[in-house]
Amino acid sequence: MWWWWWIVRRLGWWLILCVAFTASLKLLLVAHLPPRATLPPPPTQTSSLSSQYRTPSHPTTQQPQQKVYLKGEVYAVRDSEYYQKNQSSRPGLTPLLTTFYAYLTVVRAQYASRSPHLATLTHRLKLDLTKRRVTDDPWDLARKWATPRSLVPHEAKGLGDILAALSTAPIIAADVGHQGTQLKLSLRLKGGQRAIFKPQWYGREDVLEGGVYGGWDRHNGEVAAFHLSRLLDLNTVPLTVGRRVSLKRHIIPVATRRLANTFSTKRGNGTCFYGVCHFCNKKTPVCDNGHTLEGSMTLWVTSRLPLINQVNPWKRSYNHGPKNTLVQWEKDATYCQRVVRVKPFSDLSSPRLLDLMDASVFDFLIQNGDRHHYVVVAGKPQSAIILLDNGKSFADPDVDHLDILTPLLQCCRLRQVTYERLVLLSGGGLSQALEELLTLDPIAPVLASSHLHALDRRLLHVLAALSACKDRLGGWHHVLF
Ligand SMILES: Nc1ncnc2c1ncn2[C@@H]1O[C@H](COP(=O)(O)OP(=O)(O)OP(=O)(O)O)[C@@H](O)[C@H]1O
Ligand SMILES: [Mn+2]
Repeated sequence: MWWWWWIVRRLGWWLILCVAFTASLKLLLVAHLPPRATLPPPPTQTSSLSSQYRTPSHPTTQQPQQKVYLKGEVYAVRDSEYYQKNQSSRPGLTPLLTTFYAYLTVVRAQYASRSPHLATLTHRLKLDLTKRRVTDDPWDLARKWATPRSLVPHEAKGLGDILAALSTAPIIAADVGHQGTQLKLSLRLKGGQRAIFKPQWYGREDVLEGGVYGGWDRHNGEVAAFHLSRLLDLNTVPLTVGRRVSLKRHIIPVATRRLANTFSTKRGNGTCFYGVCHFCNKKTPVCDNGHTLEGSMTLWVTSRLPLINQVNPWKRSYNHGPKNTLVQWEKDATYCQRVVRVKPFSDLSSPRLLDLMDASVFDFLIQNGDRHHYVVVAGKPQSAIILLDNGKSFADPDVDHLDILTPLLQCCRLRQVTYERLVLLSGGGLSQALEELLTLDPIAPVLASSHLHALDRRLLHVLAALSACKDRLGGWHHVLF
């Protein structure tokens, strides 16, 4: 039986050799894994608060992972022929998006849990809305609040009074909207306050498939944008609230002649008007439901802060012709380096570039691709960007136009506080917090839940873009300011 013993010993040796070989191969592979396969380390400059966000304590309530149909300049979680056909590929963006997408999976896992600290913020913001009888003169309080850097303070006791007045004060005069291309009303309220009314065109569940600045204005987007600006601690959207008005009883009796001339009665008793503006047309009036017309009421910014328009360096071409020539930012991924050489962006004491980055994040979240000009306070170099006009938002909850994020993708910089706020709102917290605030609005529900959840997805996209920036530039200290 010696030969039997010899075979067993040989087999044993082979087995030991195989095990040793597999183990060393594994070790070798692990050592050479690309760094992206590991979770990125936390940023070097984060405050104690933001490092606490990373402790998963609340389970996430995010939607289960959806199927992704497009992963280019448009990210779509619904199959759509329109976006398939109109998917563009611009050299100023393509290389940046390739890196961005490589980070998405890891970032999704990293920011999957909801912060336990979010409840404190939501509670404070809600209290500002629900507390009443703080002031006898809401218009005066709003005027006092307005500074070149913000329109509503951090702690805004009395906000509930101002918004209540904006949604209930008698309308004493109505005229066609001031400037711009969209249908709106310019209203004067009891006490002399001026406000802008943007009417409802769409239902909450309507999905607008198409271009990034297409369709009529979304009045509910204006309301949501105001509360989002507070959640992000930007506080630069003029105070906005939903309101239902009776065209017959509240508008026609106080309307100027030029506005009154655009009114008509629809068969079936509805009242309609088409106003005076670039896109205003007799054939496309907006009508009430026989009783009231829903809309957004935005407080006019005090004349103490005169506003001026500045051209956005990332303005679109708005060119629909066959020769769709690309503008500079669409052609050149290093375009930001040109922008920072020109005033006011070149001025190190100017907050303008970082304000523009905040605006880019804000617009990407609401999917407003129409900020061709940005608004600032005249004669105030330290002025914030006043985020006026957010009507071109929340068109398609299944689609994210990543080109709106171009300023951030190309410049790779953001305020530390904005980043920390985004982290605080991650893990599904943004939709929850915003929904809680919007529930208190007179036209609640302001946003369909599909749009609320889209905000969570887009927030993750911003965080992925920032993580990609951190690795591209060699650390958070090059990205966060
Ligand atoms: N709340 C406000 N306070 C002060 N000024 C305002 C306010 N809302 C609008 N304006 C002024 O009216 C202009 C037009 O308003 P808005 O941008 O909302 O209109 P629009 O028709 O949507 O414009 P566009 O066609 O450019 O998108 C603004 O550029 C600004 O100068
Ligand atoms: Mn507009």
